Amino acid sequence: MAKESFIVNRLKSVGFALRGALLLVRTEASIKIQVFIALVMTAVGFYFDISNTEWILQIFAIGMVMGIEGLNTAIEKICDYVQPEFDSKIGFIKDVSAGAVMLVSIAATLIGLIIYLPKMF
Ligand SMILES: Nc1ncnc2c1ncn2[C@@H]1O[C@H](COP(=O)(O)OP(=O)(O)OP(=O)(O)O)[C@@H](O)[C@H]1O
Repeated sequence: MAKESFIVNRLKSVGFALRGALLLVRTEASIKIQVFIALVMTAVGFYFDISNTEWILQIFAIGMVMGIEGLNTAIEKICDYVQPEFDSKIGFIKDVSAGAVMLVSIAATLIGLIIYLPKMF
């Protein structure tokens, strides 16, 4: 069988990744909340007419939180697949993974405060 071209393979990978992102948004409550916050913060960004640099920081913060949340979800699914029973090692892995989401969420919140607090007061 002829090998598919590099371009066709890359396009397929983009399709799989898009399907994964859609699955994430459709099935995970935490990502739904993050999408909602991202939309609100985008509206707030337009309202305060933030600078290009502030947009870059805001988009990066939103992307980091949602990206790490996606990885956290994937790790949780692997954990549940390999060990559906209670297991302290699985608990540790899930806690660390959730901790990673919390760390980027704190950073994103601080970025938001640094951008918007001076504009509000
Ligand atoms: N199999 C398990 N063994 C031990 N502890 C677990 C196990 N499953 C979950 N836990 C504990 O429960 C916590 C929550 O796990 P869970 O998989 O419900 O994640 P979650 O953050 O509530 O995700 P979601 O809301 O997306 O389902 C984990 O961080 C861990 O401390």
